[in-house]
Amino acid sequence: MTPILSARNLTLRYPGGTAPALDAVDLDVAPGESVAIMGASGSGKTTLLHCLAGILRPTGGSVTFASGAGLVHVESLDDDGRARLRREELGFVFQQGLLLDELSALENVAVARMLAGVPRAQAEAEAARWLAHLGLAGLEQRRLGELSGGQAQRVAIARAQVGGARLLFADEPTGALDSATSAEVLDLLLDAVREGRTLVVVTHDPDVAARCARTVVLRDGRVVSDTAREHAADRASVTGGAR
Ligand SMILES: Nc1ncnc2c1ncn2[C@@H]1O[C@H](COP(=O)(O)OP(=O)(O)OP(=O)(O)O)[C@@H](O)[C@H]1O
Repeated sequence: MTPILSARNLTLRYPGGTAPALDAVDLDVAPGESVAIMGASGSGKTTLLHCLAGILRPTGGSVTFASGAGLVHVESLDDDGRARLRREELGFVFQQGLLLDELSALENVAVARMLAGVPRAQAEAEAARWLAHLGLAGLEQRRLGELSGGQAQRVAIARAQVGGARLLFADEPTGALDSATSAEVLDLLLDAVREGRTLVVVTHDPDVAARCARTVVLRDGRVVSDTAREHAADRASVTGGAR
């Protein structure tokens, strides 16, 4: 099957850095896969995610994304092209940074559609549907700062999917949550995979990685292991329905 995402010889050297943060990484991600990226602090996990998602431009190598409209060579896009790709084709769930505390849950999700040119009324209707799908019906008008950490991550997951992104990137999505809430948030991300999306998740949490179909481990910017798990779908349902 054609990978949805393919990195070849991916290298990133930060200005002034002595060693490369990413060193000749090769990685293929199949459509519908859930891939956990693990490794010690400083091993290059976030740098890899940012290069795969077009947030950072690598200093060497290539990243190819199979969009609905054909193959996109992410590393050769300029800043505007990568911003458009992120806005229109990719979904992001980060621990913090993408959501605005002073906006309501509904506005935080709807704004992602409005940035893509969708009129406000339609954007809000789509946002409300996603918030309800993620168990937040009745909380649409709450400001983000008035939601719990787990509820805020549900808003982030709604925002990541509202535009129809087929590929989701998450960076420590459960890092600030207790273990029960982490399991619920992971359930929702794995629901997205069951619904046909692809997930690449950076995590320190072995429980998160254990429920993904595959774990890639980095050390000093290199892939040192890449392990597929059998029966990942069964594992995904272990705490399924806990929300
Ligand atoms: N903006 C930057 N400028 C210079 N060096 C950086 C920058 N960001 C990260 N690095 C360095 O690149 C290497 C990889 O960092 P990265 O954040 O990708 O690691 P990580 O595995 O995600 O770490 P953590 O688990 O602590 O978040 C580290 O040595 C880090 O110090």
